[in-house]
Amino acid sequence: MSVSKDAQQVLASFKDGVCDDCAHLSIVVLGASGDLAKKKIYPVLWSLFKHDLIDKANTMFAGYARSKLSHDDLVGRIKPFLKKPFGKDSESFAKLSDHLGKLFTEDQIYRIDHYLGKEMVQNLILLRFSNRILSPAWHRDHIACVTITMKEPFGTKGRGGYFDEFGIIRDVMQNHLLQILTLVAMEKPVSQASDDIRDEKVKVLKAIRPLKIDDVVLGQYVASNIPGNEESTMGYKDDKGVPKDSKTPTFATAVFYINNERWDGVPFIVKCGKALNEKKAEVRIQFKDQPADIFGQTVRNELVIRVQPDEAVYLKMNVKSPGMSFEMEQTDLDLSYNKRFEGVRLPDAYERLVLEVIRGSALHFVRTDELEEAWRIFTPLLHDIDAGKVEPIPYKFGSRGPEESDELVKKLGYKYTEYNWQPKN
Ligand SMILES: NC(=O)C1=CN([C@@H]2O[C@H](COP(=O)(O)OP(=O)(O)OC[C@H]3O[C@@H](n4cnc5c(N)ncnc54)[C@H](OP(=O)(O)O)[C@@H]3O)[C@@H](O)[C@H]2O)C=CC1
Ligand SMILES: O=C1O[C@H](COP(=O)(O)O)[C@@H](O)[C@H](O)[C@H]1O
Repeated sequence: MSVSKDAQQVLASFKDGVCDDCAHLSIVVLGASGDLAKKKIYPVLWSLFKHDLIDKANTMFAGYARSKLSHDDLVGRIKPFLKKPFGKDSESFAKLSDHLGKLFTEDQIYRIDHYLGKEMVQNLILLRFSNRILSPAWHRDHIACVTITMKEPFGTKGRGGYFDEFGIIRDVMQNHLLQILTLVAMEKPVSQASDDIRDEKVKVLKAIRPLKIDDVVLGQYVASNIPGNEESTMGYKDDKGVPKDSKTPTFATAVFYINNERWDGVPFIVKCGKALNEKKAEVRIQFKDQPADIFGQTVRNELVIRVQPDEAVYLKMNVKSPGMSFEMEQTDLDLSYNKRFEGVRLPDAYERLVLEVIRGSALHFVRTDELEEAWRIFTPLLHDIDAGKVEPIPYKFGSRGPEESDELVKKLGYKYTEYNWQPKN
């Protein structure tokens, strides 16, 4: 993994004494799975050493459980860089949080949600609050629904044992997707300061009531047979380590309502799943129907913020079909990053986050009260799921998930219009 020029500049500035505590920098990776630490975090740190950008002698990697450091050694010297899981529900989170609270102050702790390190997730704040054209439209008066989706085309890949304890909601919805939701929904912060922004995110969470079984569609993938995809011949329960009677969801669609003046009545639909038809993460803002439509075939505008793959912002629009006709056609204003910012390297999420810890910027890290609220919203539902009260609906490996999810989304008012357009090179 190479270090970006930006990163080198940031780090070079430390060497010039901009960062007072750089000489005593210690990053402790807590709770990260061996694999994640090895594949994502350590290579980033290692590349910084290799370029002589941080001092190995003063930087320490340790698993918290394995750490032999005394309290005094820990406090003041360390920026704990914590990876989820941050508990499994409100109660276990509170225990973990109390324990950490005895060792570190809030501003020392950097809780990673790696989605906050992604280009287009970081872009949400700028996009929303620096474009006058969006501000008035970003409101229940104009928006019919918001959809936040994360899909993966692979299953648990033999990690079923771990996954079965958590399920898709704890794996990605309670953290990554809820974080995106708060950024889409929050009010304009009074400044760019980390705590001003995080205060606004917490307010959004406080305005969401706990989820109930009726707010979700849960699914679990079963085997199919996609040519060339060996994993697709295995259903979730065929993964070793997954009990044969497991009811753990590998797919979930949930609807959230934010009880405030801006969003009252607007469904925020959050969908995620493993073993689906594609890899994709996106935010989709669907606007209301054009009032007093005179064309009869006007389709809804949709603003899509594509987080991955192929970062893009595009706005689905109606235009006159070019030529003599006066027919309407669906098209899009397309800001695809690989075209507009050709050749620009977008750093890996972990690379950004490691640098932000070094820089001491907490903006893209998760605060305790955000997590408290997130667990409050999910805990009753998760307890029902853990107690086996919800039977997940089977869906085929490689499909778009259970049909019941589309039915719920339709019922909530999302209007799907088929749209296919591929640029010609
Ligand atoms: N940079 C880019 O990516 C750009 C892409 N485009 C073009 O946009 C087109 C994609 O259109 P777009 O509207 O964004 O995405 P899709 O039409 O793929 O999906 C739109 C939404 O409808 C849902 N959906 C898909 N199929 C169905 C179905 N059968 N029934 C009910 N709901 C469904 C999707 O859910 P789910 O996500 O769960 O599948 C998603 O929420 C492509 O032709 C692409 O070339 C245009 C400009 C830029
Ligand atoms: O946190 C997690 O995220 C990954 C997906 O991350 P991405 O950056 O590749 O989108 C997911 O596969 C994993 O199950 C989950 O724990």
